[in-house]
Amino acid sequence: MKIGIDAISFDIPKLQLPIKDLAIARNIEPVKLEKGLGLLRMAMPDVHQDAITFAANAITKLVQQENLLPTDINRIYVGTESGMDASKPIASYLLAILENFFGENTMTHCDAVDLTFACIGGVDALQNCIDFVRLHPNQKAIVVCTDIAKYDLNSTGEYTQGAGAMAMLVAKDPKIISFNSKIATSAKGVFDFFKPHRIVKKEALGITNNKAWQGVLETEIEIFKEQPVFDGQYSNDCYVERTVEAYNRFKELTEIKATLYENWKAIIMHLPYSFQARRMFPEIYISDHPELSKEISKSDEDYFAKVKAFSKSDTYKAFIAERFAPAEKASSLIGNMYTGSIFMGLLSTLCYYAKTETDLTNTKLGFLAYGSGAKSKVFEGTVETGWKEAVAKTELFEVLEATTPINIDLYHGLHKKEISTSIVTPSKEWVLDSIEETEVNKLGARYYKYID
Ligand SMILES: CC(=O)SCCNC(=O)CCNC(=O)[C@H](O)C(C)(C)COP(=O)(O)OP(=O)(O)OC[C@H]1O[C@@H](n2cnc3c(N)ncnc32)[C@H](O)[C@@H]1OP(=O)(O)O
Repeated sequence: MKIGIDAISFDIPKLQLPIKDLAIARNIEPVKLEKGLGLLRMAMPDVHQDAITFAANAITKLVQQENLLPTDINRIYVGTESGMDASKPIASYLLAILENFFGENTMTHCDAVDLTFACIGGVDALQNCIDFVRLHPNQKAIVVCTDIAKYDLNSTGEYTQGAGAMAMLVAKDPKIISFNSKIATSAKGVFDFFKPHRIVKKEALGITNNKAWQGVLETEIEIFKEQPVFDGQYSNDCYVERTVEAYNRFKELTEIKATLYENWKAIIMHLPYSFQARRMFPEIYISDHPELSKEISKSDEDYFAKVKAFSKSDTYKAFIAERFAPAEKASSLIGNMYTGSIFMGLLSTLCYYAKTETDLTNTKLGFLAYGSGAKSKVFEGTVETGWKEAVAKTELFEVLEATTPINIDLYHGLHKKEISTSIVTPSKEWVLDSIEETEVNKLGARYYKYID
């Protein structure tokens, strides 16, 4: 029995900052970001948007697009690292969103939960849902990946920001792609990128005399910042270490002695920015070619210089154009979606081949997922017969072209949350309506509404 992704949808911000404008404002050569990292635009959430609205819009589009009934949805598993609450998962908000759509008490049968492991939480959710459908072939599950990738102003992460959500229907006999049960994992507890909770004094936040916080009795408050603590170059080292190990384990698992990736029409990796995969893959490429590994050996003193030189070779450039470029297209126009990035890479690849009239049916795609902290999972999928019609429904490249550019001042205002009116008037989408003010804490329940 085949199991996999039967339908897919996404939601991204309507606003974007041209990366050139950010580069100029930060005194960085635009060509470094455009040609070095592959960045062109950075998706920017509007005032009324958060990780829940992106998830709500992606799942609503999926339900409408596939004419799903409540009984078609037995699980909603969310991969996210942008949870709004340490107790109530985003999945719980989505149950309410779907009840609003289908009617009261229509979703009480549905299991729902969030999974968090930085950017790989969505792959963990997918793996769980595939196993669920394997056990219950007549049931379906929805995987949602939603995040806002926000970094501190002036940090090296700033130009890799982005946001958005993916929603995928997991079912038997899938139209888009099927997966077998072989998954290789490599995991190690490290601090390359994380979002610690902090205990801070009220005075330190400057809110002692702020009316809205009068009811907060404690002098110390636990907060967490949306922006991570991270070490960029170290996070790249962790990315390479984990993906190389998981890739080699996948080779052992599948007992493939030759070059594994040659079985894959495209390689879909986690893309925190467009060129991450092409920059991180050379070590795998070299280790997978015995003749190259003899020339470029890990024991060489100048190993990294040799790897870098190889990454600029014509052989490697041709390999990039064939296996990575289709997935990079959407990433360069959105930026990092954290958990959604790998699945946006999949959608970008499929939409690119649909546009170029290439038939991918029965071809294999390789997946190298990564989440900081750190974990990699490697697996492969087979493209199914209905893929072209299924991905055409998303109108990915048309949606990407219809975004609204903002200027650097507006970007600063949105980043610092100094703007209170939406830049683009919401239409046919879920928006954040209000945040309840409770007696003891300003931050109470969050309420959402659909704007028709
Ligand atoms: C969150 C995760 O997924 S963990 C894995 C990734 N980590 C992150 O995303 C954390 C947040 N991001 C960051 O910290 C940073 O943006 C990083 C680490 C991704 C990039 O760091 P930077 O110091 O800005 O860039 P770095 O020096 O590594 O690379 C710049 C690239 O531009 C190239 N470049 C620089 N100037 C130019 C130029 N004028 N013309 C063309 N290319 C240029 C460089 O050669 C280099 O590419 P190469 O290594 O392929 O040759």
